[in-house]
Amino acid sequence: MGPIKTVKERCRKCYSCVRNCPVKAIKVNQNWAEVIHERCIGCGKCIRVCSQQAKVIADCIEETQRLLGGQNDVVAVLGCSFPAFFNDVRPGQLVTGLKRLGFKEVHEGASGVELLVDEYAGLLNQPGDAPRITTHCPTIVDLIERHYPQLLRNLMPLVSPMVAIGRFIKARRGKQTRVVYISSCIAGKFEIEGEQVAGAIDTVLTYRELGQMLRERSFDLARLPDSTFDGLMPQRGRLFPISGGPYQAFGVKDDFFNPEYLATEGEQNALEIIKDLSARRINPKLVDIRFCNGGCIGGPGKNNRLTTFSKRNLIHQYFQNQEIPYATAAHYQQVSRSPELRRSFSNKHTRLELPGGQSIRQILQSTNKFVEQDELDCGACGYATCREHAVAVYQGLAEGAMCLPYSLKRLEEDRFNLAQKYELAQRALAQEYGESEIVGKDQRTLEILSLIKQVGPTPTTVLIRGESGTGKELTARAIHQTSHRAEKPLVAVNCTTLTDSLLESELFGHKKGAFTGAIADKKGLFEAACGGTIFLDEIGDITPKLQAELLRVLDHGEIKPVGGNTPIKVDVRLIAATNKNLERGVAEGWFREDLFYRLNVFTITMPPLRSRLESLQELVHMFLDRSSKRINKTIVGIEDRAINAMLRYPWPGNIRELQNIIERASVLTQDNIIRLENLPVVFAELALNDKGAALNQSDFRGQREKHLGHIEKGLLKRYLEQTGGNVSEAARKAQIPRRTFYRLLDRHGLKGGDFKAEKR
Ligand SMILES: Nc1ncnc2c1ncn2[C@@H]1O[C@H](COP(=O)(O)OP(=O)(O)OP(=O)(O)O)[C@@H](O)[C@H]1O
Repeated sequence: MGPIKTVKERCRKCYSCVRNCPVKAIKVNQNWAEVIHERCIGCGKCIRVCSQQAKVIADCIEETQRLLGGQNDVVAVLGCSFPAFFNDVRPGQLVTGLKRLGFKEVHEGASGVELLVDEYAGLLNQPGDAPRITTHCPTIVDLIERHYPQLLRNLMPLVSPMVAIGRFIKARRGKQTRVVYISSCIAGKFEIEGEQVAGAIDTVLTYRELGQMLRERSFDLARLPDSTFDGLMPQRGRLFPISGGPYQAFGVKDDFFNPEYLATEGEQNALEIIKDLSARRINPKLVDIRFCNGGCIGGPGKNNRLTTFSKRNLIHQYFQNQEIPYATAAHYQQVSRSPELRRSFSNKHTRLELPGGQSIRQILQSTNKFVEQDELDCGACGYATCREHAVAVYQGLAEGAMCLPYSLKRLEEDRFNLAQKYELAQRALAQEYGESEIVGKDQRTLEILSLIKQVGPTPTTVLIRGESGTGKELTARAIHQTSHRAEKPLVAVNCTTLTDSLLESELFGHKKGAFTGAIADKKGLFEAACGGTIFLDEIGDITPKLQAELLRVLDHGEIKPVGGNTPIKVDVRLIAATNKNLERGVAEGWFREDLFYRLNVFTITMPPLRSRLESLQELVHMFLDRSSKRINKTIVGIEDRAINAMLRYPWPGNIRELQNIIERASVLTQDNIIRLENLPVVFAELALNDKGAALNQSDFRGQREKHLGHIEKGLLKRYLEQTGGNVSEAARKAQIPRRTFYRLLDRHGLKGGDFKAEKR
């Protein structure tokens, strides 16, 4: 695990980190951009450029506190750049703060620099023609180990000052001593994990983390007295963090005009010089490279209040300060062998497979780039060119969707498709309900129209009851249209089409994290219908939990999203419908009595079609008109024989069944007239029984009563015979609800089991 982590929830996929990472160590997957540890050099640039603070440094405060609470002494080492960051307190006050946190001793990292002076001199005096590269900047070491392994032989085989002082302290105090290094460098967190230097430093804190620890303990450093440093007092090592400082500290005589000794800092300079060295364009004797601007005073684990130049000034002032309190502990004053300061470096380069021309072409084409002019090289994806992006896609580091022009085009297309689908859905809805006012001149229909007119403009909750297909939803829409809410949405929900939990979240919305998959807050349909009407069809089928929630809406006008605690006020009129016997539900306990009474304020009962056959002809003609439009065929009329047969049919599926039969017949007719033969076969049977007698209005009721039961029973038997007694299948074939089918079987004393052997 690397020192830079991604807070996934914060990443907004702006690709700023991809764009800015100097070694392309960021991988974008579907939801966030993550750091690839094996490629990362710990420069911290992604942290700096992330506006969402989604990239963070691994927090070592907890580990430090664990060490401080343990059995062993813990020693703090302040990185050489500390005077530039704790400039508003005296060094002795900072030492006191650290000791109050529990550190046994406090050292200056600059003394670690001085431990290396002889080693540098020794190496530089050795003959050799390859340029030597200093190895105190862990980012540079990582850069070479991971990305420029051809320069491994140029790295000076020495540990960094941080490792040197860690080893020195442990050599003098014993291995059990714990050492915490505190600096502006986050790459140090990486460095101490390396096999070659393991154990020298136990954890690395940034100045920012130290500041946080001091704040948590409410230590005001400026009010603390001074304490003394405990380690060896450094001299020129204190100049190490600034530009040119290492040469000063190591006693290397550099000269601005001497091309043999180069020193440089900052990302761009560092990368340029590394490239020059790799290509052997330059051949100096010694190169000091540090990745951060201005050297170690530019590290990412710092605050940004001061400029590089003012920090540089602070380092100089500190170097000249004669009053830094020191009381070097006795165990550091004895002369003894210095710790091992040599190390080697290894090749950590991971070669990513390069795609062939064909693969690159395919990837480019998958993001709409077919000819060279399509490659805009706009850089919005984070890669300088479209080809570089394609290579990254091939290597699994990037996604095609990162291409901005491509994604915009796709969004535009999706938007267009959705708009088209929306229009089609609107048209379908208009065909189903929009154009259709309630048709029928029979007494029952007229009564319903009058009820709609009365209740429409009021805020009253309405319960619409009736068999399936009798026009309950149509009535609900008519109520909404005659209400003051007509300009606001009418949201229709069929309570049986969703699972209980889904229905709850659909109706009331949910909070992020309420259940698996709830990745964001979602508003429910009650909120979507705000100011308008919600029509809950099949309300007799909802669970007791939902019944309780509905009661809250009716009683208090508020909803509670799933996973939320705060109720939300909603202004919605409720219209509910059911074909269930809710009174029986109350008696049997599956429907709440209180909800029943709250719903049953104003009830409209839709009559079945068989009890308003006077309006059948009118309905038939309305549906013929509608079918003509829908299937784009001119239907000019319908045979009397067909109408007569329809008048003898019991219409278990009511007006919806009539609508479907007319549409089917309109499709089947060859000569634009609906004939008896275009209707389902049962109508032909009914016509046979009719003996051709023309019906007149006066004997209509008598004839119907006489034949109805007989025909209904015959029909039920027929469906049961066809399905071998399978009631569900028979109901499906008859296109009527299973419950209605059972009721009809009961009425005629029929049972599915009696027809078991007769399936054809
Ligand atoms: N009186 C009517 N005039 C014109 N069309 C009607 C009438 N009654 C019903 N319809 C049409 O019949 C079809 C079914 O009506 P609707 O969906 O309103 O019935 P429903 O009782 O809500 O059915 P379900 O209980 O199965 O949901 C719709 O296309 C509707 O437009």
